[in-house]
Amino acid sequence: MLRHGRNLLLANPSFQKWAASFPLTRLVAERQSNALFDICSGFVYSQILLACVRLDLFTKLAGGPRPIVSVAEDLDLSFDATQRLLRAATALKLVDHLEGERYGLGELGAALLANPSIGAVVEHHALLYADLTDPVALLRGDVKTELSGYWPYANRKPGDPAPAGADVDEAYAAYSELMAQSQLDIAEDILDAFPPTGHRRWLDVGGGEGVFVSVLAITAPEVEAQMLDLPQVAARARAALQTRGMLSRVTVHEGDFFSDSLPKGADVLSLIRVLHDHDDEAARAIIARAHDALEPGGTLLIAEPMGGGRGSDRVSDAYFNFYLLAMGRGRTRSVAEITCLLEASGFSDVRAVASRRPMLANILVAQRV
Ligand SMILES: C[S@@+](CC[C@H](N)C(=O)[O-])C[C@H]1O[C@@H](n2cnc3c(N)ncnc32)[C@H](O)[C@@H]1O
Repeated sequence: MLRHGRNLLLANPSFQKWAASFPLTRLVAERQSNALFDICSGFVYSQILLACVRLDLFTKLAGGPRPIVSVAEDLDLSFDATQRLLRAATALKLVDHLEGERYGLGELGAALLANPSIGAVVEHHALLYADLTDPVALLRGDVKTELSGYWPYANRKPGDPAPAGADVDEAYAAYSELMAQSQLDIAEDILDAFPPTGHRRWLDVGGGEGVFVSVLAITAPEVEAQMLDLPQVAARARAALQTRGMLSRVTVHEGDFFSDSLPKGADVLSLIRVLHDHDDEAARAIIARAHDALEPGGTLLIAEPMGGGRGSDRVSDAYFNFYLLAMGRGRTRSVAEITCLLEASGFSDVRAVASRRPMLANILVAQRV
């Protein structure tokens, strides 16, 4: 109530004018203006980053600081355009401006160079931003989005036949590669937070190209590592596991968690970045399959970005929620919402496990009753 009253006052233009001139409130008014400016300029910042990635600027600065002329020649841009880009990138800590008008890698540019998966995500965002051009039309469901084509399973209802064809195979390949690039960090975070030792068999459902099961098999060779995904993705997982020399150490099942039962016998079953792709009815169906597959006392582990409740988490409630809106299905849920879904489906003792990078994934575990 107090908060509501404060916000009404803040929305009043005469109050804003007074607050901006009164020394004690000026600082608060400035902080709010800066925060609002930051939100509205976010798109520009991300496009500057996209330009850097497309021009491969960070690789070009990796050998050491360079003068503008030399960078301009390499980027095939005019001197003025290069200077503009370098100054913008400096402001965003992507690049460092050094003495003698030379530019080198900034701390964020260096971090991006060390994590090529971030570059792939930056490039992928071109699709998302095209879909967000008219956010109100998107909210009304009036837009045929690019992202819904990118995720071929996004428009399928439970029980629909799997889409097929060369272009669908290409779509499976594109998203599976993108996911695989970021799955290594998540896999390590999960296995640090929930050590697999003492378990017998772990089934990763919606396991993508098998990065998680590979890390699991290396971390805990005594645990039988299994995964399941749609046939096209399972085939890609087998090929990727073969290349990594891991195929003999994991079992890859193919299946559809809406129309097929999940393999039984695992005492841990994980859903990593799977549930948020689905609306509540479908999420309940997936959890019910997990329940059928696990023995009483078995563990279900869910890892994905989760909201803080009451729309309070930037990454989950703002970013991922609009990403999923553009994808055409699913939503992020708070820990409390997922807990409700789990308890209603025969799981108990739901508890959060601290994750190193909750921005990538929060972790919940529950016991099958
Ligand atoms: C967002 S990706 C996450 C992949 C992986 N767990 C990760 O974190 O990188 C969702 C995964 O669920 C799989 N999937 C979607 N619908 C499925 C279905 N009906 N049956 C089985 N797997 C499905 C997708 O193919 C994809 O690999």
